[in-house]
Amino acid sequence: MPLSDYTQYAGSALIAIPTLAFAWHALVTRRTYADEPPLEAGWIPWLGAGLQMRDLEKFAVEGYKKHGLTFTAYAGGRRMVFSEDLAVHRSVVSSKNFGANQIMVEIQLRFLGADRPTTKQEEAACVPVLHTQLAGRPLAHLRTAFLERLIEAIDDFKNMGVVDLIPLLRRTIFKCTLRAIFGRNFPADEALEPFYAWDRGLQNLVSGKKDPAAIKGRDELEKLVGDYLRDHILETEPVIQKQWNDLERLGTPFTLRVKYVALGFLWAAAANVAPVSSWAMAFVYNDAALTARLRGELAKADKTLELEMLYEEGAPSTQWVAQETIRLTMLGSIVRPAARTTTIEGSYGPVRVRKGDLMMCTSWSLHRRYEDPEEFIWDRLKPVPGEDASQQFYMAFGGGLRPCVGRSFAYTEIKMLVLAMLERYDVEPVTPFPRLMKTDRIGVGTMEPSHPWMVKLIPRSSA
Ligand code: HEM
Repeated sequence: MPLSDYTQYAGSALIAIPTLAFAWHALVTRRTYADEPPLEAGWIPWLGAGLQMRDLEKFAVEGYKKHGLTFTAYAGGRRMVFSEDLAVHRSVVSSKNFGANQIMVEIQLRFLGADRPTTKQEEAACVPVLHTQLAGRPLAHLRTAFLERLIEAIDDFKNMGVVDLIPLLRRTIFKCTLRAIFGRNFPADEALEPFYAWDRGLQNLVSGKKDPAAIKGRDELEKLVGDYLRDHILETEPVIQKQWNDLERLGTPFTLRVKYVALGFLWAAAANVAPVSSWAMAFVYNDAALTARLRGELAKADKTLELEMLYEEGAPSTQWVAQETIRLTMLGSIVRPAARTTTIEGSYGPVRVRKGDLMMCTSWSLHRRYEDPEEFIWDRLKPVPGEDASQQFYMAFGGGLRPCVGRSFAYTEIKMLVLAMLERYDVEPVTPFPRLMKTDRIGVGTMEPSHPWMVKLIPRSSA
């Protein structure tokens, strides 16, 4: 065939391929059904809205403004359904058509670095144990152990003088939480830096990107936790011991036991509650009227209560402070793939979702549907008698089939920190109160302070 014919064919192909790609894109990926959420498909075939999604927060916020509470985005061959509708979030976490287990498998493989996901038997030895032993109520001994360690730790603040309050409390809660769960001798000081390095890389690891610093942190932490558990398993919470022993009986190798039982729980237990409680404390100290109110409630509380019950129930307003802090500072999302094409109930009627769609339930933006969302209003979530609106956009702990098992322990920890500190210290601010800054990991984690909040810690004479 003469060369000119080849050039002619190549020229036609150059025109035909993009034309077909655009036709396919227009007919298949951009096609929607009446009850499906509006589609943001972009104009570039396959890539779709991928480029806009590099700034996920901006993309989601603009998408909600343009399309309403729920919309679909097409990017890189995948459809994602973004929603800030509480009704959709509830339906997704409660329906077996959305794979919570599939997400856990991704987390085990990529974030925990396991070389295989748990088998069905291993899953049965772990998840129901967590849910029956920890969900819905803080175990009395866990609460006692935590408070004991907390009081020891904050007693050490007496001679510190001027401190950067938020990170100081964050480290304190991290250590006390882990020493309550894994035992008094857990090397929490050494765990801190590797944990932060690993946690900072969460999003990279889960999305399959390279993050050598996060992997190094995780490896160090895994070694530390593994070495500790070899000799101290009997000092850990019964929920850890039971899973550990059951997996050992099933023949699960040591390294996988460390990952499935200890590392996953360690992250879930410490990653959110430590920063959230330190923000709660900072908000309270920054508001003289609120500080006085909580101290007043404690002063009127029943003095015959044991200390942990006093902190749990003695100042009821701390519950709303805790919830409002979580609403304002948490940046998490619930992510679930749809296992089949299904229709769920949204606030404004049925929402049809296709098999394979990735549900992106953006809790961080749902929590911003209140008025003045960036303000800390301590009693915003306190139910008003006769109205049912206060909690209408609040869903911080997931729900349905696999909710957070540490929910009530998390509230307990926040209350204990706030009240134990209020009883023992006043603060004198040295620098202005920081603004809350979203991190570049939106979808996971918590807000960061814009600058250190330096305060002088002044021990109270009554403590
Ligand atoms: C402010 C603090 C906390 C927040 C906002 C939070 C939030 C959540 C959310 C949203 C989930 C569900 C994730 C999903 O469905 O994809 C979850 C799961 C979980 N949380 Fe929490 N959590 C907190 C504290 C804790 C604490 C203190 C513990 C342990 C003592 C804990 C242990 C867990 C565990 C083990 C799971 C996984 C449950 C399962 O596998 O079924 N969390 N958490």
